[in-house]
Amino acid sequence: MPDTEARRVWAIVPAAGIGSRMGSERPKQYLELAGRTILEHTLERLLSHGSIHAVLPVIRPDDPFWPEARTRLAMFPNLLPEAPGGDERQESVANGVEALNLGTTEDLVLIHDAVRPCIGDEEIHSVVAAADECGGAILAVPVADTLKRVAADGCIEDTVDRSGLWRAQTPQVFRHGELEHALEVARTHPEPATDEASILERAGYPVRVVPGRDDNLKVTRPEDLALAELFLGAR
Ligand SMILES: Nc1ccn([C@@H]2O[C@H](COP(=O)(O)OP(=O)(O)OP(=O)(O)O)[C@@H](O)[C@H]2O)c(=O)n1
Ligand SMILES: C[C@](O)(CO)[C@H](O)COP(=O)(O)O
Repeated sequence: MPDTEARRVWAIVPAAGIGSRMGSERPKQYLELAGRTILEHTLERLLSHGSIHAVLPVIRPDDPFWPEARTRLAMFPNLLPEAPGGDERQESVANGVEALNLGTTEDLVLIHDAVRPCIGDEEIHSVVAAADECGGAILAVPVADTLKRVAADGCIEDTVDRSGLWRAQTPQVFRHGELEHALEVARTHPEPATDEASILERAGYPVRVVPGRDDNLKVTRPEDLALAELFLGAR
């Protein structure tokens, strides 16, 4: 068990997506909810959390919206200079880890989607504590619906046994050295990963799930906006 007093937790926020499924006039992380952009809500929750030492956003190069958002977060001394996003999420996260330049510390790296603004303080505490204990941990929610595999024509091919299936969320938290090694291994993998846990899994590192909440939703499609605004107001 590492000395949790000595190790630090560094957050990386991948925010370099284009939001194609949202179909909005600007990338969805810059859509406003309750008077602020989704990205600002998310960054402020991490920047003001007692367990997190500093936060590094990963931003698309030449993103025209980021300078204004960064100005509005200028009161946070632990907001680090942004790293450049990549064409895939995995590349964006790898750029963030490289920009942290942590060397060979036992610190933890917490990765959280820019478009999950409703994350709660307690959930962050829980997933960090789990990563301290076993090296890697993610928030996840057990599947509650019946799952169908569906063909391209919309017809159901089969029903998937949902026992033991969980929906991964973020934050995802890992020991820096293990994450760095797993990302290196992942460079040679033909398919980009959709989350960091799968990169650690492929590299053989244990990752534990911590029960999360459905209101830690990822704002993906237009219908998610009203729900996210409701949840933001309720927390
Ligand atoms: N090349 C990419 C792709 C995604 N992301 C980030 O990863 C998070 C989750 O991705 P997703 O919800 O898929 O966002 P988008 O890729 O923007 O959405 P879409 O797939 O609909 O285009 C978001 O905060 C997004 O900004 C990123 O930093 N770099
Ligand atoms: C990381 C993630 O939020 C876990 O569910 C998800 O994999 C992100 O996927 P996306 O396609 O980048 O939204």
